Amino acid sequence: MNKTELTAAVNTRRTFAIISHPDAGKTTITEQMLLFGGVVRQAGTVKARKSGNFAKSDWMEIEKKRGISVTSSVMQFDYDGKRINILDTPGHEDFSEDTYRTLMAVDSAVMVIDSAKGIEPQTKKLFQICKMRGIPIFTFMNKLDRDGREPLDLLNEVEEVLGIETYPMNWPMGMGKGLKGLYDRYNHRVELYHNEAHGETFLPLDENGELDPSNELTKDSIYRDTLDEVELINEAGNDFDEAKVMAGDMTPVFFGSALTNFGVETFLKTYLQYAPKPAAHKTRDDQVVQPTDDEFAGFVFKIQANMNPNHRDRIAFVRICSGEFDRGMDVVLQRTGKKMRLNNSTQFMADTRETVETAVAGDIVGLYDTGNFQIGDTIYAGKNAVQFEKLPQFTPELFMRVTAKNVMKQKSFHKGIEQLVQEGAVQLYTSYSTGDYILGAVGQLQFEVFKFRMQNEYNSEVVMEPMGSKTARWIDPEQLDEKMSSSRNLLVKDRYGAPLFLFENAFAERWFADKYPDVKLTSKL
Ligand SMILES: Nc1nc2c(ncn2[C@@H]2O[C@H](COP(=O)(O)OP(=O)(O)OP(=O)(O)O)[C@@H](O)[C@H]2O)c(=O)[nH]1
Repeated sequence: MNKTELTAAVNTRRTFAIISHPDAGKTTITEQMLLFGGVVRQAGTVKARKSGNFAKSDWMEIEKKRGISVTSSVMQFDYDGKRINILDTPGHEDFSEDTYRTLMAVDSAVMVIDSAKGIEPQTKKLFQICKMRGIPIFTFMNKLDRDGREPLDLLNEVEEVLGIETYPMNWPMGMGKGLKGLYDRYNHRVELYHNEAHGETFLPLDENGELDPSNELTKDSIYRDTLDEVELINEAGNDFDEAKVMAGDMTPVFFGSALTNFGVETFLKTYLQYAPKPAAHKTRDDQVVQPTDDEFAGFVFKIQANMNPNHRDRIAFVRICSGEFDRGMDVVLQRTGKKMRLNNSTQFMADTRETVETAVAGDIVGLYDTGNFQIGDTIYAGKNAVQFEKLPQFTPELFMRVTAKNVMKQKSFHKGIEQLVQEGAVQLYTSYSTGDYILGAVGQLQFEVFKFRMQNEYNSEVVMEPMGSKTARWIDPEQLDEKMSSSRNLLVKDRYGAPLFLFENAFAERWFADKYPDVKLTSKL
């Protein structure tokens, strides 16, 4: 590819994640998008692979599930002249640091909310990571075909709980059984709801924002109510501010129903008009790598181990940040300075893994890995060394004390822990007073994967003792006095040696703050 071709290719890329609390409809909406892209032909394809109740403790079953969710963890398709990469952020027991790190590899996010439930805990957690990155966040208020909460109430909740301004792009005309359509402020039309046909009809609005008076709908009280509400939001609501949207300070909100495919295509089309192209990435020495720079560079944001139980393979997921990726190319792994040839690469499609030949900034490639990569690694081609900024560490919420079952096997136990921690599978803390190892994670699955891999890859059986959820707070070493530690605020150090307390609950935290008013504690996030 020459520069012009590279630029043209990069400009078509749109890479985003869909975030939501489980059951809000993420899979359903993703599937609709894949249908528009012609990647799947039938609704239910993605869902069918996801369904099935796997026993949480049974590794083989998790394995199967992971294998499945991985093939759908990056989905690429073409739509409206754009090449779209959707990155899955798993919910439920799959929730882990991987989920957060996936958000490091996207340029924008779609937040799906169940309009009957509003903001739920997982939406909030994922939103906060997007907010931290300052990426644009678009909102889809789903399940309009059911009776949900008042639209204004939902917008207020988004503003208050998440601290982001909202701009409704459309407004529901009724909901549940009374759903008539969407008043589309942005496209200046009404989108009629046809439940049975799963389709949509568009009616234009006149310059006063009204339908042709001959239309039956104008006689419906729902129509009049909608006009009143739209007038209210026109006058009292926020003005659309593209700069704020791009900075992640305002979220455009769309209403719709993923299940009946209502409002989804309008959403996708409009979203794609604003969704940003692949962004530039900063390096640790404050250089900026542009997506259209000639030399290839990318970073590893996720490592998926044991995808195939028959052979121990791992896949390193790489977000391409610049240049062109070609199968078989030589790159340098920045951390070790080692040269490697990228023969075994894979690109992710909706239902199959295909060997990738070329890819550009914004695309995600999977590299078969025999233990070379760590999360956060940079790979690059060309003469100039590149090292992208460090990926943030996420504050864990769940903790386990871990020991080797067989005291004679300390060596493999330590080796396994060291490597898995480096890889980013879990976080490790050491108790000040006893030297005990404590593992930290954001999701339960991380512990299960850890346990299995210790046994399987390092032949080390571990005993894990749950400590429940705790709040991790770091303390300035200068202010530290080991006497501050108690059973309710256990003093530990992280893998870099920095001291922190694990607080049992909010009460313990307040108690500490009262007792040591001059001590400043910080959460890493
Ligand atoms: N009534 C109604 N149901 C919906 C709609 N969208 C999704 N659902 C249903 O809500 C349930 C959850 O939808 P999913 O798409 O699986 O939700 P998800 O967020 O992917 O959930 P996880 O896969 O569990 O993370 C399913 O039973 C869907 O059929 C909608 O617009 N209206």
